[in-house]
Amino acid sequence: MSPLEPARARRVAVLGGTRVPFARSDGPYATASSQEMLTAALNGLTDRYDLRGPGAVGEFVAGAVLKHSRDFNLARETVLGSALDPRTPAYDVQQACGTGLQAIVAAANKIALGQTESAVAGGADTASDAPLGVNDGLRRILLEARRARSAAARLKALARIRPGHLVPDVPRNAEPRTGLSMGEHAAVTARAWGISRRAQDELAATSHQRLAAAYDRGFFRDLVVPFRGLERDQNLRPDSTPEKLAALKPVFGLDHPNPTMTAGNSTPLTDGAALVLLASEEWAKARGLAPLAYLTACETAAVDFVHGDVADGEDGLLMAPAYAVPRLLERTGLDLADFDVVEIHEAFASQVLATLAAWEKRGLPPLDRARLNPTGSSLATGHPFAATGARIVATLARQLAERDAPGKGLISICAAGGQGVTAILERP
Ligand SMILES: CC(=O)SCCNC(=O)CCNC(=O)[C@H](O)C(C)(C)COP(=O)(O)OP(=O)(O)OC[C@H]1O[C@@H](n2cnc3c(N)ncnc32)[C@H](O)[C@@H]1OP(=O)(O)O
Repeated sequence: MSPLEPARARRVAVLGGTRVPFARSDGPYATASSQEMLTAALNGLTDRYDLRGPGAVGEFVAGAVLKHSRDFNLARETVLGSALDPRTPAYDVQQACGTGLQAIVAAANKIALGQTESAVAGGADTASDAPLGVNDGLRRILLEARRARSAAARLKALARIRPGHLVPDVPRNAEPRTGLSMGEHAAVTARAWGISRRAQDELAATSHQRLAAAYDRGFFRDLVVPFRGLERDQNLRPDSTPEKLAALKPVFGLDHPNPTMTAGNSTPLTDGAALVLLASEEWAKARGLAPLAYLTACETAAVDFVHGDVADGEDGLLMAPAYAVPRLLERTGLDLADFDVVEIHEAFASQVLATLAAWEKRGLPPLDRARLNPTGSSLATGHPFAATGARIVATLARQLAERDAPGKGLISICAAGGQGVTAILERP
């Protein structure tokens, strides 16, 4: 085939996944960097799937939302400190909370086009080890001092430093263009869609109960590698009930009557890392690895939450999947009812419920709740931003494989910046 001829897409197998247990920020992983957590996940995957040795993996694609300047190319630095062959090419991807899934899609597309045979993809994040920046005023003075051509000019620049310059630049969990936090944006959307407190608390309790049940039956045995003394997600509270959650005080949307969002029906700030192993069918067969599922389609969307009406539920910050999923279904000729499992990232319970309401408004059938996040999701596991995509892909692939029958799974992830990343996994 000439390089100018279009390549025929190959099927991309999801072979497995590994993550460290997720931890609440400023807890057990407070002194761990994203790179250390990503390395632990990568070494776990390398051991489990025997990925040592020259050229075992074609590419490593990963990312982090909160990144230190020393992690210029976090993925490559991680490879160099891991058990993987140091000659494995690696690069970073960043699409906020969609990072992990977008990294997986980028790697899968190369495999589909025959440009590589295998890849590891995912992400890591830590709010505990957040990259504090030098404040902008001080940064400008230091740059000027560095450029100075004489000692006198350097001293003159440095003499402008004032105590206020020592205040660090702390990354904010807020949209730069609106100044509102993710939670405040979600509270606006929750009001617009009339999402009740009770419905949010029920969804959150279900997430905890299902995650606990999945751990108890050994579902995560192959998916989680212990790290720093943790064997399960630290945020998990198996005894969560809507009644207990109803006692928590609201934390977002306090400027309106009857605020509904609490620490219990919102994800906590979380540290962790997750990865998946992807490959062509030929590569998997040659290594004797059975595909869990195939990544067969993906779709992204973005909403204009900046110029639109802030109180408009349609274009709320986290509502892009309400556009991406109908488009994905139209393009693939599938219906919501065709999916055995639907994995919606739970940034906030209200955002999941608003997404479901928006899908129905766009003519999709109501979702059978038994199929929604059957092994729990981010409200229970926690949400280390860039790690969530790989957690969900690995979890969904394992669920489809467990059924031991043909099946389909849908993934929907909302992201900061008004974006949504969605995908389909299938087991023929
Ligand atoms: C695209 C996206 O994904 S956007 C999403 C991005 N992520 C975010 O924006 C993170 C949002 N989360 C946050 O900012 C914070 O976690 C907050 C503001 C919600 C809560 O922060 P905190 O107040 O520090 O929460 P904290 O963990 O202390 O919990 C508050 C209380 O609720 C309790 N609680 C929390 N969850 C539960 C639960 N499931 N069951 C019972 N009690 C609970 C805690 O025990 C605590 O009780 P206490 O005050 O008696 O100790």
